Amino acid sequence: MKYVIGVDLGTSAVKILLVSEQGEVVQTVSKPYPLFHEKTGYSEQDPEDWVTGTIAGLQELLQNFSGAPEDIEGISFSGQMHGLVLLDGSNEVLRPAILWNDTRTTAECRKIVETVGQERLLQITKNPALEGFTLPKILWVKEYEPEIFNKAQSFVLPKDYLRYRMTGELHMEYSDAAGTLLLDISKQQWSTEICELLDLDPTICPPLVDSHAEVGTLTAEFAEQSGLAQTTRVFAGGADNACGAIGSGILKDGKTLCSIGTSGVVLSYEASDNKDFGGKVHYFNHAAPDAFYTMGVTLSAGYSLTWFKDVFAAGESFEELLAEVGTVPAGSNGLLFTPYLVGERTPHADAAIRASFIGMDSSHQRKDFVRAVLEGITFSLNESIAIFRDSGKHIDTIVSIGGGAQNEDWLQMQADIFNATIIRLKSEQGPGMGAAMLAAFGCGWFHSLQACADVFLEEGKQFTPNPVNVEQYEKLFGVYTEVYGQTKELNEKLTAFRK
Ligand SMILES: Nc1ncnc2c1ncn2[C@@H]1O[C@H](COP(=O)(O)OP(=O)(O)O)[C@@H](O)[C@H]1O
Ligand SMILES: O=C(CO)[C@@H](O)[C@H](O)COP(=O)(O)O
Repeated sequence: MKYVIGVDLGTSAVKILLVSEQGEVVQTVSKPYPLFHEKTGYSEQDPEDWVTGTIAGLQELLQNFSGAPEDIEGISFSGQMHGLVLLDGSNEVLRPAILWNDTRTTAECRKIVETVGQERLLQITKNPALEGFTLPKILWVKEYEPEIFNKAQSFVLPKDYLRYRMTGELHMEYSDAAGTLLLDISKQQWSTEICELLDLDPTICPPLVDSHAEVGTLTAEFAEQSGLAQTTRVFAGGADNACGAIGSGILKDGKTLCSIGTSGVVLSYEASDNKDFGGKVHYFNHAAPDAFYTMGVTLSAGYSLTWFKDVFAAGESFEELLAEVGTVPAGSNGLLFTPYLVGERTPHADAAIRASFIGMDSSHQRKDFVRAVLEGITFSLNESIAIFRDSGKHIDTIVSIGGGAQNEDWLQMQADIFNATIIRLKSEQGPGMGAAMLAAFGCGWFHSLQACADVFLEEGKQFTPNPVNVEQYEKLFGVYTEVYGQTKELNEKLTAFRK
């Protein structure tokens, strides 16, 4: 029997999947690592933690594997997007990675728009300048840490760094490069125009490859540390959302995905790059060949629930915290939550906005708060769905994945708020499965990713909208959409009091 490995380098942990030729998930291992928030708006990780976590995970996986390491034919990656890893001339890491949910770069985004021009930026990159993207982070380091920036010879994204440490080869693939704001999406090449306008040496951009491209084999050192065979074929991999889409079968027109991880996304397959969303949603290269996807992002989706659990239910599991959610009526007895804990992206690109609970009443209990948190996250994702529907997309079925898809009450809530049938996968493995599928396709086991999906993926339980809740949520969603405008100015005044 032959196997492939999918490594999902997430925000909270690295999750490793061992998958057989038949698509059976033989083993999963997860190793968490910390996230550092030194100041409000800052979010960093130590790239070394990704490497040590992955080695520890692979060691554990190999220890429990009954086959020979050589049976594992290929490995590929899914990675948290946009994070800046700056490297010197010897490819040593120059500073902690600045992550996708770090929002310190509002001034740099303004500079990009002023220098490149909003329209030209959209023409080249298909996306507006947002704090989470990589280019503003590069400009921030250039401005505030010039002694570090002057040593920088290249930059990569999180999973590219991990792959470099495994192979000794430095690359970036298109689906992740699309989230840097430096890629000419249509031409599939780095934009020297943007680099030159912003006074960046284009040679800091690494060589580009396809997601399923074979980029080498493991170094002797990494093979020894991890227990993998040195012959294991290494494939480039993709952005976590692109891989989440592959791992959920979002491989043709009309397919929509909702993923609730640390962030939350609503993602739709696009066969071409010529639609115009005016930058309202992200428009990126898919990790499937010659395809694209559009996507709205809620910065704190699962993170809002994790925050609530850590602060108000420390020591409890998610299952315990969510146990009574189904007993609270739709609308949480008049309690409304907006999930802007670290600012927001879609539809409000705003680093200063913060979360609110509106309508707290003395009758409210903890379970009302928990349901309100889930509803607020889902309302936020519904704002992205509304943008897609307004653009003419027909959305009646959505595949739901991520940590959030583990809870059936939340899946029903998604059906009721999105007014669409929600499909869960039989074995939901998220982006790690997409990474494993890229390795299986790269190894030549299948002639296409769709052929691989036909073998590897199976749809599971469906959740259909409850008309009474749909009506209730439609009204409440109208109230929810007002909260941003009503709290924007208040939050701006509060920024002076933040850490
Ligand atoms: N049993 C559960 N029920 C509902 N939500 C959960 C459960 N377990 C985890 N989550 C949510 O899923 C999120 C993590 O999802 P995951 O897809 O693993 O994220 P990431 O890839 O960003 O690390 C957590 O932030 C949490 O809110
Ligand atoms: O910034 C984005 C997408 O643009 C995020 O989706 C990150 O890619 C992180 O994803 P998770 O860790 O939440 O899966």
